[in-house]
Amino acid sequence: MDPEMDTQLKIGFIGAGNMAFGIAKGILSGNALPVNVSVSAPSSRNLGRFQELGIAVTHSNIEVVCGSDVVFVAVKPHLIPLVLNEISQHVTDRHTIVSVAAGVTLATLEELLPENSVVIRLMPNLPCMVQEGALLFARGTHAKPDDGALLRSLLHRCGLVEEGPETWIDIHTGLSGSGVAFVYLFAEALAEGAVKMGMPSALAQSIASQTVLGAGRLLRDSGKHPAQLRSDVCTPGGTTIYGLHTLEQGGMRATTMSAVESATERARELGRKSAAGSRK
Ligand SMILES: NC(=O)C1=CN([C@@H]2O[C@H](COP(=O)(O)OP(=O)(O)OC[C@H]3O[C@@H](n4cnc5c(N)ncnc54)[C@H](O)[C@@H]3O)[C@@H](O)[C@H]2O)C=CC1
Ligand SMILES: O=C(O)[C@@H]1CCC=N1
Repeated sequence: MDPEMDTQLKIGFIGAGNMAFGIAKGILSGNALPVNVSVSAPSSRNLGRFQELGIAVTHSNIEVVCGSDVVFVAVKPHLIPLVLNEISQHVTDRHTIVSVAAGVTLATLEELLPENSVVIRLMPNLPCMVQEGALLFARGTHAKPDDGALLRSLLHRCGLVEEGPETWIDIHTGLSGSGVAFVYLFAEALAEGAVKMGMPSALAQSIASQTVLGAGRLLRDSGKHPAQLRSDVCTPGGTTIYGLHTLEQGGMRATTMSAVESATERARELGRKSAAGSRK
């Protein structure tokens, strides 16, 4: 892709779900590059919020591909073979195809697209919606460092954007794509603990959210290891060490590690399924 060829980079989204919306919002929020964005989905159900951002909407995936330089494919993993088969003949060397589908490998994506297609596999997470995402991408066989650099500059308002080898993408899916749901479960449990002890639910929930937010910001911004911060909270013989002991008795650390492992394994399994689907 050569952004110099046109002053406005054309960005398309296939699929109008939460991930497409979060990424589109990030791209449009104060990006230095002038961009023109369009989105397609079979029904009009989710298109209104895109229109509110000034994004052109259509029911035609092909229209999006033909009018875009960078195409984000943001449909569920099992629909990737169907969608790429549909658009394949319209993909040219002008395009960069960026898939956000969990598990679906670069090899499968490249197999479903014309030879030499520029393909990037990106794993975002839901907090892209508030520009606090954690995104990791891997470049396909024909995607050059410049293609990665352009993607980075497009996405920098979505949150932390890193590049790595493809083997890390499924791990990042477990750690962060799914990991946000693990954090929500913990936030919910924190609040329910407070409700059990007699606090009103709405207040408990709002304090739990702020606790997760504050703990996260301090962890990120201090650059300290979580164990160091945990120790900073613990007064010897105080309340926190009693609570931490209870969490350790419940196996929270091992359970969380196993959750990341299960989600990573599931991403790998989805990848094998979509590879089999692409060969049908
Ligand atoms: N939701 C999340 O937290 C994350 C999701 N992902 C990945 O993002 C992708 C999308 O996920 P969500 O946004 O959560 O899903 P979603 O269900 O919210 O959105 C999927 C969209 O695809 C559209 N769609 C269905 N069939 C289509 C077709 N044939 N052509 C064009 N559009 C079609 C639907 O109408 C919908 O707008 C998935 O592959 C998922 O693995 C990745 C990271 C995090
Ligand atoms: O649950 C899923 O499959 C997707 C990928 C990561 C987050 N949501």
